[in-house]
Amino acid sequence: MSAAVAPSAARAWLVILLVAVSGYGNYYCYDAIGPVADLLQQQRGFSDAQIGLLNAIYSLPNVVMVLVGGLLVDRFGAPLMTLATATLCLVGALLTAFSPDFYGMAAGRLLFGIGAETMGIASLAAAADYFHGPGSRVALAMASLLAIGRLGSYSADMSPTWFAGAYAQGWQPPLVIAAVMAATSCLAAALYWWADRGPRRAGQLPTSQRAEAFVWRDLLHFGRAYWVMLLLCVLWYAVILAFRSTFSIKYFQHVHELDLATAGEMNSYVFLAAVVATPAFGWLCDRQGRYAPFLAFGALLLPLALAILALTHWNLWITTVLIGVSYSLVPAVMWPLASRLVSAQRLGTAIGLMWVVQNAGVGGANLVAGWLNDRAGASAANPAGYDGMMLFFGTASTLGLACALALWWTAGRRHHELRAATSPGHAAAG
Ligand SMILES: C[C@H](NC(=O)[C@@H](N)CCCCN)C(=O)O
Repeated sequence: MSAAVAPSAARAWLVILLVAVSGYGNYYCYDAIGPVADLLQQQRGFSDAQIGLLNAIYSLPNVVMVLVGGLLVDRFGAPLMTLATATLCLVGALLTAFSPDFYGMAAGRLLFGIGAETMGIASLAAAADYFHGPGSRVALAMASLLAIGRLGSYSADMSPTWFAGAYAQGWQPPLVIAAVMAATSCLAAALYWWADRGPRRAGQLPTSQRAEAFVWRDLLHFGRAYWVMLLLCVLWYAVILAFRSTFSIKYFQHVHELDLATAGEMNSYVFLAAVVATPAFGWLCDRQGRYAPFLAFGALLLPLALAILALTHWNLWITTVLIGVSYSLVPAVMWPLASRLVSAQRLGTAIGLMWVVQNAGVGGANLVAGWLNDRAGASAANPAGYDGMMLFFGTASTLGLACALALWWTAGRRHHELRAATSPGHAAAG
């Protein structure tokens, strides 16, 4: 990192605000399928496997594309890549909303996914550009981005309540609203690109040439802690995204007998909690200089919540709070930790690689869960048909917890993290 004079705090936070608004539209569109899942089944005859595929197809091409995206972010810089990918997301969202058949919708989700994932990497790289060095507020900056992203997810879940008129007209108007959100995201990305030009030209930010000397062998130097975190990333996100963003609303409707608006609201509180709690946890991590114990605690709450959901009839608020804390804590710790485990020049690639495997996991989890539900005939008339899906999610999240504990034990003890704080970029290398 060769930046001479850091950009002003006002400029840095303006950039975070613009990138966050751009992320809001991205997350809204991602979560726009869950609330229309039941309508797509009723009005268009889609199966659970097809619903799962609409989110899986977001993930599966990214098993390759997001690594390319990470390299492109390192090569061309976060602002240009944010703008380019936001435009691709808009095209994908329009195709999803206006396609006459399943294949067109799936193509739209595919384009949207290719854009959205690389845009996510560019957002984290933007925060790392403007907040770096010992004592920086990188965790708070990244957590603030995530918080506004969660607000987008929350809005999508609340959309059946907020836009009841649109939902009353069927599956399409809600997806048109999602496309409008994608257009807003594009506008914010253009403003970010513009706001970044001054500091970048003045040499206050890392330059895009920094990644030119990339060699694949470098991946081997990421260190054991990075690889364990990668495993945790795939397992934890596979469960949280396939469950919360695809099947949970339907699950609440069919197993817990909630109507669509109430089920969407119940799901949305997880995201709402994350809006406030993610920056709070980010701030706490910056302050304490501790990461791994928080990560392990967050990872524990997910299998616990799934077990309570599947095995008891306890109030849904309990599991909503548990998943809400997990959903706030794990990302608030994981991404700043990633930016400390690898050098700044490799951050796009390091996150890209994590998201390659994560996307394989999320795509696979969506397909497996949809298949398990279809096979068992899961429906409102047969709520027990969801048992296989819950067992699958419970097992994967427990394995995620094991990874978090391994990370804590091998590289996340107090003396490791104190050492990491004084040599960022080389933390816990083994
Ligand atoms: C920052 C992190 N994002 C991811 O892990 C993405 N690969 C997948 C996001 C899917 C929803 N847009 C996060 O959101 O915690």
